[in-house]
Amino acid sequence: MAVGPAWAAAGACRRVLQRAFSLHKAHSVKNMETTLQLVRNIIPPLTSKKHKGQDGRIGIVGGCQEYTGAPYFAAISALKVGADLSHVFCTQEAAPVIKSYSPELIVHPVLDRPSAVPNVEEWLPRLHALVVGPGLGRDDTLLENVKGILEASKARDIPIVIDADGLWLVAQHPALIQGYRKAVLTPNHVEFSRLSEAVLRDPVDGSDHREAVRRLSQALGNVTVVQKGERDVISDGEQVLECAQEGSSRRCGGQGDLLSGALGVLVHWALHAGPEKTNGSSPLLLAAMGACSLVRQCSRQAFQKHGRSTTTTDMIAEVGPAFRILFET
Ligand SMILES: NC(=O)C1=CN([C@@H]2O[C@H](COP(=O)(O)OP(=O)(O)OC[C@H]3O[C@@H](n4cnc5c(N)ncnc54)[C@H](OP(=O)(O)O)[C@@H]3O)[C@@H](O)[C@H]2O)[C@@H](O)CC1
Ligand SMILES: Nc1ncnc2c1ncn2[C@@H]1O[C@H](COP(=O)(O)OP(=O)(O)OP(=O)(O)O)[C@@H](O)[C@H]1O
Ligand SMILES: [Mg+2]
Repeated sequence: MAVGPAWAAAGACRRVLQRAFSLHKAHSVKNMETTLQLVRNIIPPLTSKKHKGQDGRIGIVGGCQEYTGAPYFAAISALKVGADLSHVFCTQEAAPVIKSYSPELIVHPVLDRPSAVPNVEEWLPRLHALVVGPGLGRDDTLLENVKGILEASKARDIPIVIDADGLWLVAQHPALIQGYRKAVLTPNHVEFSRLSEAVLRDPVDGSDHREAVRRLSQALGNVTVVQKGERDVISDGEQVLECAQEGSSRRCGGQGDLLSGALGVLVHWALHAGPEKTNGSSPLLLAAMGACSLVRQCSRQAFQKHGRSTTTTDMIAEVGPAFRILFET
C-alpha cells in the first residue's frame, strides 16, 4: 500500500526526534547537576566569626498602594535564603502595611518623596544587592525616581535584579541597563515579549526559547536574562542554561517575587565568592540557576503538602528545607 513507506518514514523520523529530545534532556540534566555543584561552592559557610550583615544586606525597590505583597515576598525570601538584613524602599502609603506583615523587614517610606533618590542613595553603600520592581506599579513619578536609583546603583557597581514593573521601565528605556554586567532581568512570559519587542524590534520567535533569550541578552550588552516558564531559560548572551527542576502546576501569584528576592542574595554570594569557587563560570548564571532551582523545589514541596490551595506563603515556608535538599546534602 502507498501509505506503508510513508508511515515507516514517519515512524523513523519520530524515533530520531525522540532520541534527539532525550539526548538533549539528558544533556540538560547533566548540565544542571554540574551547575548546581558550583552553586553549592558559592554558599558562604555559617561560622561564629562573622558579624551581622556579612551574609547579605539586600534592598528591594517596590511597594505602592495596590501592591504590598510582592515586595514583602521578595524581601522575606531574601532573609529566608540567608541574607542578614532586608530593606524595602516603598511609597509612604505602602510602608505601614508592609511593616505589619513582618517585624523582620526594615521599611523606608521614601519612594514617592521628591527626595527619593538621595534617600535611597544614603543606604546604597550599605547594600550588597538591589531588587528593583516587585509591586512597584507604573506611576510616572515613581518610575522617574527609580531611574535615578538605578543610575546611582550602577555608579556604585551594585548588582541589580530587575523584575516586574522594573522590567516595564527597562522596556521603555533599555539604555538604563544596557551593558551593565551586574544586572539580571527576570521576565515572565509577557514581560519577555515586551522586552524583546522593545529591544530587538521584532516579534519573539516562540519556537526557540534558548535562542530568543540569548539574543535578548546579547542585544542588551550581555546583561543576564532569566526567562521564567515551564522551564526557566537563562543566558548571558553567550552561554544558555535551562532549569528544569521539578516544580508544580500551581501558578499562584507571587512566585516570581520569591525568585527575585532569592536571586538578590545568590547574586551577591556568587560575586563575592570569587573565581576560584565559580571555576570560570559566570557568577550571575550560577546565581540564576540556583535561585530558579530553589523556587521550583519550594513549589514542589509546598504542593505536596497543600495541593491546589498552595500559595506563595506556603512556598516561602519551604525555603529552608528546599535549600538543604538542593545545596546542603
Ligand atoms: N500579591 C502581590 O502583591 C503581587 C503583586 N504582583 C505585582 O503586580 C504587578 C504586575 O505584575 P503582573 O505579573 O501581574 O503583570 P504583567 O506581566 O503585565 O501580567 C499581566 C497579565 O499578563 C498575562 N500573563 C502573565 N503571565 C502569563 C503567562 N506566563 N502566559 C500568558 N499570559 C500571562 C495575564 O493576563 P491574562 O491574559 O491571563 O488575563 C496577566 O494577568 C507587578 O508590580 C508585580 O510585582 C505580582 O508580583 C503578583 C503578586
Ligand atoms: N508552566 C510552568 N511550570 C512550572 N513552573 C513554572 C511554570 N511557569 C512558571 N514557573 C515557575 O514559577 C516561578 C514564577 O514564574 P512566573 O512566570 O509565574 O513569574 P511571574 O509571573 O513574574 O510571577 P509573579 O506572580 O510573582 O509576578 C518561576 O520559578 C518559574 O520557574
Ligand atoms: Mg512577576
